[in-house]
Amino acid sequence: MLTVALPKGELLKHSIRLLQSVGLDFSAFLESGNRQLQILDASGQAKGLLVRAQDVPVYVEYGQAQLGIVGYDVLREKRPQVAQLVDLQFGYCRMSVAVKASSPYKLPVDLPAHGRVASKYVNCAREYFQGLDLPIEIVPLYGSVELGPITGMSEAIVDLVSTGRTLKENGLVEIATLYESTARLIVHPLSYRVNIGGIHQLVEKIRDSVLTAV
Ligand SMILES: Nc1ncnc2c1ncn2[C@@H]1O[C@H](COP(=O)(O)OP(=O)(O)OP(=O)(O)O)[C@@H](O)[C@H]1O
Ligand SMILES: O=P(O)(O)OC[C@H]1O[C@H](OP(=O)(O)OP(=O)(O)O)[C@H](O)[C@@H]1O
Repeated sequence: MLTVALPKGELLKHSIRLLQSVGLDFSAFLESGNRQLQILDASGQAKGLLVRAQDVPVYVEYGQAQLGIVGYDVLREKRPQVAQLVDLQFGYCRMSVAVKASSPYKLPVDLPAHGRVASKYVNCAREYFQGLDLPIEIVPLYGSVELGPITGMSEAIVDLVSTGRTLKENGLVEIATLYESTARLIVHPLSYRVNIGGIHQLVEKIRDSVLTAV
């Protein structure tokens, strides 16, 4: 039986809708009051694991799930040993550098050498500033990173922007985009190579469903 790792949070509803379109029903994960982290799909064909978005590639890399749905941002940050097979076209956001609207920094290269940048995405941030040859201290945070510049702890942040509302409501502006992100279908490479549990057919169904939805 195939196991699918599903991300809690922002991508969950859309992921469940996509899997429903190919005959796998994990909608029980959306029922309020349901605390189960592992369920069988309604037809008994597959198992679903409900995990934190950043942990989806871990389950797939270790082969406990043969398939997973995760943001491209997480794949860029963690660089797991998984195969990225389909761009699912939902969960659009971009990884951006942002500063206080009132700050003098109009571009990342304007930031002071040895200045600080707060981020949940420390590897993406480090790689980006190294590429600019700018010695920046990355301050790792787990959330609400917008508070970095607001409190004066950092000059800038590297974070996801979707609608831009969070930045606006906190007096911040984007000054650069590192990359754009959407949800991706990832698979455990060995399981895919040996077509375990008919994984090829399921991936093709998902690919078709995405193409039809666009
Ligand atoms: N505001 C957003 N709009 C659209 N997609 C987003 C947004 N924020 C994040 N995403 C996408 O959804 C994924 C999961 O984000 P979510 O906010 O649910 O979890 P998280 O904050 O990264 O994880 P956790 O809550 O476990 O710390 C992200 O990796 C990204 O691909
Ligand atoms: O551009 P917007 O549509 O406003 O979305 C962007 C916000 O969404 C994410 O936060 P999340 O909700 O994951 O909370 P977090 O602070 O815990 O990361 C991201 O970190 C931004 O704060």
